[in-house]
Amino acid sequence: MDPRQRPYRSVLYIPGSKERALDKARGLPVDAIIFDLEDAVSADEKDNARETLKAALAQGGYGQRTRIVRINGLDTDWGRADAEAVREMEADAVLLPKVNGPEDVDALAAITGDLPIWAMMETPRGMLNAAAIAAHPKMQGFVMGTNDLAKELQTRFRPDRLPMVTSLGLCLLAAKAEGLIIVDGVYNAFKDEEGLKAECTQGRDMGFDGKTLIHPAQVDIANDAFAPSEAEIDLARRQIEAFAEVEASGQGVAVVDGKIVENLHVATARETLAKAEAIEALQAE
Ligand SMILES: CC(C)(COP(=O)(O)OP(=O)(O)OC[C@H]1O[C@@H](n2cnc3c(N)ncnc32)[C@H](O)[C@@H]1OP(=O)(O)O)[C@@H](O)C(=O)NCCC(=O)NCCSC(=O)C[C@H](O)C(=O)O
Ligand SMILES: [Mg+2]
Repeated sequence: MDPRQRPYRSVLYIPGSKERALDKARGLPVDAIIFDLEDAVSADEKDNARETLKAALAQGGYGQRTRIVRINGLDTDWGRADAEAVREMEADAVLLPKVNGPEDVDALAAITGDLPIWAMMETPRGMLNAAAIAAHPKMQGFVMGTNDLAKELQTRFRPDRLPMVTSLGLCLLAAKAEGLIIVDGVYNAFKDEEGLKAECTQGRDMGFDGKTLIHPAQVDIANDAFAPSEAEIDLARRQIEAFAEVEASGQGVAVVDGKIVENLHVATARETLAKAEAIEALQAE
């Protein structure tokens, strides 16, 4: 399946150092995994984590889940060794933290070659350069790093995420302009189901493809929130049908449930059905 057409409803971080979690993920219904060598791994564990992760990926068992390895920044003691190791790993993409501009992506691409690159969008400079980062030829996806961003912006966490909205919007605009995948930041309170549901709904409404997660208990909530609902699928089918009927009689506007349906709504309806089918195909594997 074309990577950009795959579902990314649930994108789970797994510390590259934790063998038990690396194993558990083989049975979790996540769409993608971020195997982390950065913040979830302590300085003492960095070198071991690289080896542990390399062995886990070589062993396999992750099925159709997209395998993304988050390395340490190239300005750290471990970044270069991580990037060189990823080149040899069974990974689908490499994720670079704290990307400030396209030159950071160039530096990584010089090491990782053809491997698709994802960017952690989590610095004020990265926000200002989002369009140039998204336009990099190796760039495949954006991951919002809302913890680092909150730290840098000195914002407070609020349920409505108002202080974060400008940054989320800038990255969404940049990602959509270049046809990239874009997933929302993590919800830290991993036992708060209602809070996670609300934030997933907000992320879905804004146009994110999915949410990054830190604990298996968050997976079902994200999968549900970012999949088209039964009502959306039903509406999409009826919109396509109604528009086909009016089009056959030479008109350009149909009405469904009291609302107009034009060509552009039909395009969205088709996307909804395609997403539902992609999810079904993934679950059948
Ligand atoms: C948050 C945790 C430290 C909690 O761990 P723990 O206390 O072990 O949880 P549980 O006992 O409830 O775990 C139950 C079982 O689930 C497995 N588990 C736990 N977490 C994961 C996971 N992420 N992936 C796969 N499996 C997981 C446990 O091993 C237990 O399994 P079993 O014993 O077989 O039943 C922990 O969840 C954790 O470390 N989470 C990941 C944290 C992380 O990755 N942080 C970095 C990413 S967030 C970030 O950096 C964002 C960004 O950069 C930003 O700036 O915003
Ligand atoms: Mg971060």
